[in-house]
Amino acid sequence: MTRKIILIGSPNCGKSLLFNRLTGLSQKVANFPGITVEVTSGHFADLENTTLVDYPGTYSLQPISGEEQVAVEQFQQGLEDPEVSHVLCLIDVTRLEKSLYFTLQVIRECERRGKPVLVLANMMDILAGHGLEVDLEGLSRELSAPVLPISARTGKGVPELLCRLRGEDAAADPWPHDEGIAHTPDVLLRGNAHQLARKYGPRGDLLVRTQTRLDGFFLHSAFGGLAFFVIMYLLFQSIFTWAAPAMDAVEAGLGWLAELVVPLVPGQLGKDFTADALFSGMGAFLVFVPQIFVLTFVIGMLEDSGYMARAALICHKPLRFFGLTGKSFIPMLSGVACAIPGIYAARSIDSPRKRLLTYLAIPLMPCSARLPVYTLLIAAFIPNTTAFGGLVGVQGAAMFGIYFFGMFCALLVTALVSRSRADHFTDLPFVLEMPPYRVPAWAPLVRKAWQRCKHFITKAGGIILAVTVVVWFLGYFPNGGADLSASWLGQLGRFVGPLFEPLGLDWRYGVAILTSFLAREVFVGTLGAMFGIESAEENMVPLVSHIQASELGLASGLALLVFFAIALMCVSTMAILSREAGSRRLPLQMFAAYGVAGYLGALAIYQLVSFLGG
Ligand SMILES: Nc1nc2c(ncn2[C@@H]2O[C@H](COP(=O)(O)OP(=O)(O)OP(=O)(O)O)[C@@H](O)[C@H]2O)c(=O)[nH]1
Ligand SMILES: [Mg+2]
Repeated sequence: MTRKIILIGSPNCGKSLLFNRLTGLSQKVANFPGITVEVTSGHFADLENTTLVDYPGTYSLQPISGEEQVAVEQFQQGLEDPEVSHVLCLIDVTRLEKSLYFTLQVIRECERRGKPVLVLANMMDILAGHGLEVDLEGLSRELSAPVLPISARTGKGVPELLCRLRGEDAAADPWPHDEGIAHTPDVLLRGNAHQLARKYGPRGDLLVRTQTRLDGFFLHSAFGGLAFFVIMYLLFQSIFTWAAPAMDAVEAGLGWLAELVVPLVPGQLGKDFTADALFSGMGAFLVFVPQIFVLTFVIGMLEDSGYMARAALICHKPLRFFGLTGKSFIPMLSGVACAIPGIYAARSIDSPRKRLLTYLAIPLMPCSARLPVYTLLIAAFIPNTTAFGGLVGVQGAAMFGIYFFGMFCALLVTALVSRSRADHFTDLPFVLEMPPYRVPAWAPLVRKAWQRCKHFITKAGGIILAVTVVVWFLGYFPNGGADLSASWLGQLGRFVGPLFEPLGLDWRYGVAILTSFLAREVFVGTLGAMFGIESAEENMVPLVSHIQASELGLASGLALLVFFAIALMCVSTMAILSREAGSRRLPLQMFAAYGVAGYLGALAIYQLVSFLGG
């Protein structure tokens, strides 16, 4: 028979990290409350026929928000489920009082339903690091529940937990009971939590003092704002500086592999296909994987350190001006990695109006699918020079500029839309719990970044492969790759060409833009395949030099950048948006509006730069 174990606890106490450790899955973990938004199940890696169920964190069993309400109802239903054998209640020992109130409520509910509770005192590694202690035995006595010390981060205490769940721990007492708690009202439980935390919690205010000192700096009216800009600037600069050597290595590796593989392929057609469609098309896209890695890693680092929530706080006031809230910051910045997790993260915004405005903003945030396109265009059109002794790269600054432009457009849209309604400033109050500052855990960050890359390669890779093969096929026939403009692709290009001529772009770019409506990265793959066919004998040369050789002007390059910054070109984002917002019309309206705005914006910049002589 299968059995289920419930994992519950207040927000940000480490449930999902423990869940991942016990099941081997990879739920999102980050250092701010409200990350898990759906109940998730997974099989225990080391316990047979046992499922672990991870719940979204709630502050109490008396829900205050709609989301908490759903989580609490699901927990109550879980307690009714006969397959549920145990409830694991996780507490954060560094914030004992807050965790204990919730724990007492959970123990009360479990006592009423006859389910055994095991309290897990998490984050013991942090206490140990500061030389602090909690009296877990005393706590266990008072709670009438076993309390096990663990660290979801280091894995300490996990073997003992598994022993206990297997029923192998002979020394352990039978599950204790305290029937009295079943009738205790919440007010008394709150008082108890306070007393227990004082009596058994860690002595000294070391933890609080460090946190306050750090907040004194990061939330300071002047230094805090400055630090915010420096951190954000470094984030974008790092995408260029740190990823560059790895990108060169990928490019060199692919070139080497192509030279090795292509001669082995039989027949001229096979050789051309491998070199042009596979290596030029797919290779043009794979080169950008290191940047996705760096971006995800740096954002993960900011999330895990606790800085992200401070950034949300700093941004609350400015964001209010644009009709948003500080809570929109995290979904929007997640949107810099990918719009989809950003849209999910927007669930934590209580106000439906602000949530809708955040949905409007997220697809304009410069997501990592735009990164390959931006990198390619910037490398092709912006000189690779540096200033201040190599500290500031012009290309890095251009990347910062185009990222900033996307964010600016996002805010412009929300400002305009929010002002079109009379109740602009009236809404639910802004409440955000500040998570503690912590040193990030490097290994999970690397794993997360790697998973993002893998997801990126597999999700986009399939589409890109299909599109590049089709593009190659259309470009190669009927004349065997002799003349691209006379091919079927060339004929198709003449249809779409007139649409892109006002931007100074020839039909090849028109075709690449059309294919990129499936997913933006396809743009790079399509161009790679097309230039591959065009110069079959030397197609291993990076795409950038082909673009430079095609004599496209700076004005067209900038027009392309602007178009990609604004247009909504991602089928998956539209699907998720429709589901989360509960509206089919919204993504279609956004698609049309951002598509037209992108085109007009591109046209305007093309005219302007051409006029200025670019
Ligand atoms: N040092 C340390 N950090 C931990 C430990 N457990 C969790 N964390 C960190 O605490 C933060 C929150 O972890 P999550 O697993 O996302 O917390 P959660 O309870 O699932 O949070 P919600 O889903 O928002 O309710 C992350 O930054 C983790 O790396 C631990 O034992 N030690
Ligand atoms: Mg979680």
